Amino acid sequence: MTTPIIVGNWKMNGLSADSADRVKALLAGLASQRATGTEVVICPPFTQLALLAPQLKGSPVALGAQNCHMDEKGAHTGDIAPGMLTDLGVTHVILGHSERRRDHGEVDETVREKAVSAAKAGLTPVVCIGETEDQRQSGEAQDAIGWQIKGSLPDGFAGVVAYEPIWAIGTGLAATPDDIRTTVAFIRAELVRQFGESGKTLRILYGGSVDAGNAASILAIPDVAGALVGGASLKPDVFLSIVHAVPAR
Ligand SMILES: O=C(CO)COP(=O)(O)O
Repeated sequence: MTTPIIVGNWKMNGLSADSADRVKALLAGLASQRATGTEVVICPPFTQLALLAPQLKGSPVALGAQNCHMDEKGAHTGDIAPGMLTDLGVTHVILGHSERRRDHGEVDETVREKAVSAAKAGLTPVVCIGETEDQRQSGEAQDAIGWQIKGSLPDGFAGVVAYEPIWAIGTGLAATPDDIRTTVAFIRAELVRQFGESGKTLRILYGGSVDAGNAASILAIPDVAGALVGGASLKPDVFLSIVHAVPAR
């Protein structure tokens, strides 16, 4: 049985005042209308993790980070080690998001090393893959995704794979359910090719302009285990409606 998972990626949004209120509203909504069996994770910026950890402790919402370094400690100014995250009660970490690949030059090898270290520290890595608009237009989307899977996921990977077509991120233009179904089937086949039996059960999420209006049709796709939600995760009522759009399976 696959446990569905909805991950909210706050990106570079959240100050102490609004973050605590956002979490309060989320927890209140979940308490009154709990979606049974769905893992809910929020990934605020690093600066909010220590502040939100006590609020989330013992709640149905897990705490995730948006990145980590591959080393356990050392001379890496401005970076955060996986063990610093678990130290705060963080359980998940987004790795290889296209915005980090774009803004910080992260490549598949970097992502793979981070995934190894994160898992070693006890974190669940949520590794992002997805094609650019150009790759899509030139019919190279599957090739690009195939290379990312080979390059970004380490041997023995036991985390979550998030398919986020870059052209769908923050544009309000989610991929269609048909396109998602086709690409997720391709990702599944690649995972099985790479990992054998365990590739059959790795969870695959969709991300890219998921909102209250399209969540149900996306989450109804049989091999989509959940969603990685950006902008809509900043609005508790919308995020809750996405959590509640997870079908009972
Ligand atoms: O990048 C994303 C989540 O990681 C998706 O962002 P949006 O939901 O804002 O399109």
